[in-house]
Amino acid sequence: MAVRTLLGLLRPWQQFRTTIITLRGKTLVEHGCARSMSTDTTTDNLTLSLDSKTGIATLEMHRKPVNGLNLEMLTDLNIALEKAENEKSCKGLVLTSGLPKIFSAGLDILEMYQPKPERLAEFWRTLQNMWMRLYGSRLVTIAAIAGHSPAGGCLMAMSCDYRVMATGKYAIGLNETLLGIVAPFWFRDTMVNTIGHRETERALQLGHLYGADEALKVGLVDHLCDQEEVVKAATEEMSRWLKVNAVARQLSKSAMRQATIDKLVVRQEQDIEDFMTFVQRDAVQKALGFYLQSLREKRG
Ligand SMILES: CC/C=C\C/C=C\CCCC/C=C/C(=O)SCCNC(=O)CCNC(=O)[C@H](O)C(C)(C)COP(=O)(O)OP(=O)(O)OC[C@H]1O[C@@H](n2cnc3c(N)ncnc32)[C@H](O)[C@@H]1OP(=O)(O)O
Repeated sequence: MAVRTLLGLLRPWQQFRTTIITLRGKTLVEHGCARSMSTDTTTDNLTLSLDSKTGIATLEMHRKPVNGLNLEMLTDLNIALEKAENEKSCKGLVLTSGLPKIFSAGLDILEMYQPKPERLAEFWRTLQNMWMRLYGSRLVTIAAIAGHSPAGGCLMAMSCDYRVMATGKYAIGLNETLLGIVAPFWFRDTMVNTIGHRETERALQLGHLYGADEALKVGLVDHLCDQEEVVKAATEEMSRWLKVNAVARQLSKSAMRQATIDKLVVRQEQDIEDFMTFVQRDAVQKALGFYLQSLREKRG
C-alpha cells in the first residue's frame, strides 16, 4: 500500500520501466508502468498486455504458422498465465490469436513425432501445467476464437470460462482420433464439463470438428460474431462477469472445476508415463507420420 502511495507521487514518465529477462536462452522484453502495476510481455510466441483501467489482460498467441503448441510456446504460456494470475490488479484475461484464421492448431505434432524421450516428458508436463493453470485460474478467462481451433486449441478454449467464436468456415473440436491418437482423460473431462457426456462421447469417437453454428448449438462456444469483433465481444462479455462479487465467483468456479483438476494432480506422473508409452508405439508413430504427410501434401 505504502509502495503504491509513493509510486503515485512519481511523474508519469518516471513510472515507466523496461526490464529484459532472459529465460531458457530467450529474451523477454517487459514494458511496465509502475503506477498501474501493469506489465506487458512479448516473446517469440505471445504477447501479454494488461489494461490497467479495466484490469483486463489480453494474451495474444502469435507462433507462426499456426500457433502450434511446442515446449517453448507452452513454457511462455505458463509464464504469462502465472504473471497475470499474480498481478493483483488483473481481474480477467482474454485469450486470443494474432495470426489470421487460426486460434491454435493444437499440439505441435513435431513434438510427438520421432521424439527424444526427455523432451517428450518435459513437453507433456508443461502442457499439463498450462492446462491446470488455465482451467483453475482465479481470473475470468474468455477465449476470443477468430480461426481454427482443433485438439489442443480446443482444450485451451474449453478451459476458459466463456468462448466467443467468429462466424465463418472455422472448425473447433477434439479431432485426435483422426490422427490415430486418443484424447487424454483430462481433455475428455474438460469436454464433458463443457458440452455433456453424450455429445462428448460422439464427438470424441468421430474426432468431430464443429463449425461455428454447430459449436454454438451444442454449447462448445457461447457466442458468435464477425471475425473482426471477437476481441471486442469478449471484452464486453468480460465486463458483465467482472461485476459479480469476485470471491463468490471464484469459489463457484473452483467448486465446479477443482475435482477435475485434482484427478490430474494425483495422476500426473502416471499420465506422463502413459503418454510416453502410447506416443512411442510403432503404430502411433506411423499414424502421426501419415498425418504430417497429409498436412504437407494438402499444401501441394
Ligand atoms: C492411453 C492414452 C494416453 C495418453 C494420451 C496419448 C496420446 C496423445 C494425445 C495427444 C493429444 C493431442 C492433441 C493435439 O493437439 S494433436 C494436434 C491436432 N491438430 C490438428 O490436427 C491440426 C492440424 N492442422 C490443420 O488442420 C491445419 O493446419 C489448420 C490448423 C486447419 C490450418 O490450415 P492452413 O491454414 O491451411 O495451414 P496448413 O495446413 O497449410 O499448415 C501450415 C503449416 O503448419 C503445419 N501444421 C499445421 N498444424 C500443425 C500441428 N498441429 N503441428 C505441427 N505442424 C502443423 C502444416 O504441416 C504446414 O506445414 P508446412 O511445412 O507444410 O508449411
